[in-house]
Amino acid sequence: MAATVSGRQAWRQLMRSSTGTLAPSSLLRSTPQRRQLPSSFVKRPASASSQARPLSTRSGPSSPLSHQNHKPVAQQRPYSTGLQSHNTPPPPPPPPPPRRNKGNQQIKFWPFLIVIALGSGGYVLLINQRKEMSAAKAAKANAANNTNTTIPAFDPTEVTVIFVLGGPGAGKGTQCSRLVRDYPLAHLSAGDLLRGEQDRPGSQYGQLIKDCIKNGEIVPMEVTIALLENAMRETIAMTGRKTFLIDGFPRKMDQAFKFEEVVCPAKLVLFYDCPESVMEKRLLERGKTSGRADDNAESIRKRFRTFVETSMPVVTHYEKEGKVVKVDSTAEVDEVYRETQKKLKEVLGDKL
Ligand SMILES: Nc1ncnc2c1ncn2[C@@H]1O[C@H](COP(=O)(O)OP(=O)(O)OP(=O)(O)O)[C@@H](O)[C@H]1O
Ligand SMILES: O=c1ccn([C@@H]2O[C@H](COP(=O)(O)O)[C@@H](O)[C@H]2O)c(=O)[nH]1
Repeated sequence: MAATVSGRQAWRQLMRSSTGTLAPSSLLRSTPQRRQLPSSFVKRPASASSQARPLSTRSGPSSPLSHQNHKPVAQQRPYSTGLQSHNTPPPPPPPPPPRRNKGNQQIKFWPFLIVIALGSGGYVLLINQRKEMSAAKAAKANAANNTNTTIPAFDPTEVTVIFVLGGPGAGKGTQCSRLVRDYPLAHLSAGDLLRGEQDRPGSQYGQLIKDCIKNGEIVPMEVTIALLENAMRETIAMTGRKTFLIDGFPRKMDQAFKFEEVVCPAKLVLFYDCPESVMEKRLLERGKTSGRADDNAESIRKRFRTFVETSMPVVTHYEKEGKVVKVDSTAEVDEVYRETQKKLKEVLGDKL
């Protein structure tokens, strides 16, 4: 109850303040909108407007904008009527209380405050809403970028990758050995890395790799790509060499795309072209001493099929990109090597 009473008192005080009774006149004068109020009095009848007009237009001592004249009209009326003589006829009924004076001040003052408050609140809400929308948009864009864009492990401006492709027995390993002998290159054979992983004690991929190699099939790319990336890191750390000949990889399109996405984009593809009959003869000869499980007639046949069906499309893909350096590897080793050097120099120049 006390709270209600004091609340009412506060409300009354606030209302009186809004009519100018309690409010400092300087505060009231400083409100420019208040000076615009006269326009609302124009429609009043003459009797009322004679009182009303000065209220709105005057700013001198009698103006309601001055706190002296902000007394409620109800207090002014008895003072003026008290001067009347007892003999004079009863005064005409008092004019309707100039509620307009108070009313104007109440109606004109509060609406502005409310409008300003609502307007400011709405503006703040709108700004916050826009900020939230922009933040949501930015987050969405970031999320999209993060899912679609993978930064490769190696910067292609610092690390150069040359894929070396060709059928089984085309002479890839032989030519790579010569190149690393003569140039500051690093040679990584995907087949050698897989065989190393296959033989590593405790490898969970050992049996899988063994089966794939025997049947001339492609080991799942995750395994091969991880082996290659690790080997690249180790090579850079141990030798400082940053130009890689990646031998026998990629053998499948998905490997190519994934490697370029997560490891490093390729600069070139060195492709050794050799007839199957020549390659078969070389592999059977190698099989006499290599100990490789796939250097036998049956595995060789499977490997040829895989090469034609799965690996040649990779060569074709890079040919379309203009990245293939093709070398015929039918000739004897030295001649193929000379041709290799010549063609690589044409493309790489001093970078070889
Ligand atoms: N130009 C060549 N002339 C004759 N023999 C070659 C020639 N190049 C390589 N050889 C021999 O052919 C066999 C296969 O060569 P190499 O291992 O280099 O081929 P590869 O393409 O790496 O084969 P794979 O893909 O099976 O590993 C080897 O025994 C090698 O000595
Ligand atoms: O990226 C690759 C490379 C090789 N393999 C398997 O290894 C054998 C042998 O490869 P070579 O290059 O002839 O040494 C190959 O037949 C495939 O089974 C692979 O899966 N993925």
